[in-house]
Amino acid sequence: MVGLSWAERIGVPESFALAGLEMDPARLPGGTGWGELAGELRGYLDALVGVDPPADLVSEMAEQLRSWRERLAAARVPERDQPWGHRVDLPARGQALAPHVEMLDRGDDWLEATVVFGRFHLGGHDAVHGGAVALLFDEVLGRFSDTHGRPAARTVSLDVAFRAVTPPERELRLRVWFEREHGRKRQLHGELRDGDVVCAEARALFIVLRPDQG
Ligand SMILES: CCCCCCCCCC(=O)SCCNC(=O)CCNC(=O)[C@H](O)C(C)(C)COP(=O)(O)OP(=O)(O)OC[C@H]1O[C@@H](n2cnc3c(N)ncnc32)[C@H](O)[C@@H]1OP(=O)(O)O
Repeated sequence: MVGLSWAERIGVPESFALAGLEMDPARLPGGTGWGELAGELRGYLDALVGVDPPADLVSEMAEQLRSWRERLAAARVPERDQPWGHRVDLPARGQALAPHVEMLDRGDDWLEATVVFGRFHLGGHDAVHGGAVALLFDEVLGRFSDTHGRPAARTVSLDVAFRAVTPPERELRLRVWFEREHGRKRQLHGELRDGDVVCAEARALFIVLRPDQG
């Protein structure tokens, strides 16, 4: 991994790096505390899903969340200026929507990572929600599609086959790879495993954006 730029290390194209602000988090949207905040939000959602709290605690939480929502309204910015999803220096781009992914290794056209779905991503009966699995593939395949100097593309098709139950709160293995690139089209595949068990496979088609679509 030595020798890769920070954006390459975390699997995003340089073009998505916030121009001129690269490695100084204090100058990035959200500042130095954003990663901790996103992590706490992720942890909060996982904790909330797993409790049956007493009525007074529920009321207190609702009141505090309402208060935060009202305070945040005054700080609203256009999408391009928000740290959420744009902090490519942080795990999961500084957002809590997609599960936490840690890259293990990569080549020019393949990548291996670990992923842990939280309890927040549970669909039911101890299985991760199928939409959350599709979200994982779209996030990782989509970001990897744009690496190694490739121009930005968008998902036009994502087929996911659910082969076995995907368990939450376990370290799973993810492998993604390019299958084909031709013209504006990129076909990528992904496979999610729990040990030797294939939980899900994905095949996705990305279309490179024309300059007027960026
Ligand atoms: C900071 C880091 C950020 C990381 C982001 C994480 C990744 C997230 C990725 C996403 O989720 S992107 C959001 C979900 N996707 C969309 O919203 C895409 C919506 N669709 C579009 O915006 C347009 O379809 C698009 C701009 C991508 C392409 O429109 P065009 O009008 O330029 O393309 P066109 O329709 O001419 O299709 C180009 C080729 O693709 C083919 N094609 C298009 N859609 C297809 C499809 N669904 N299946 C198969 N082929 C398809 C089409 O037939 C054609 O083939 P040929 O060149 O051979 O004629």
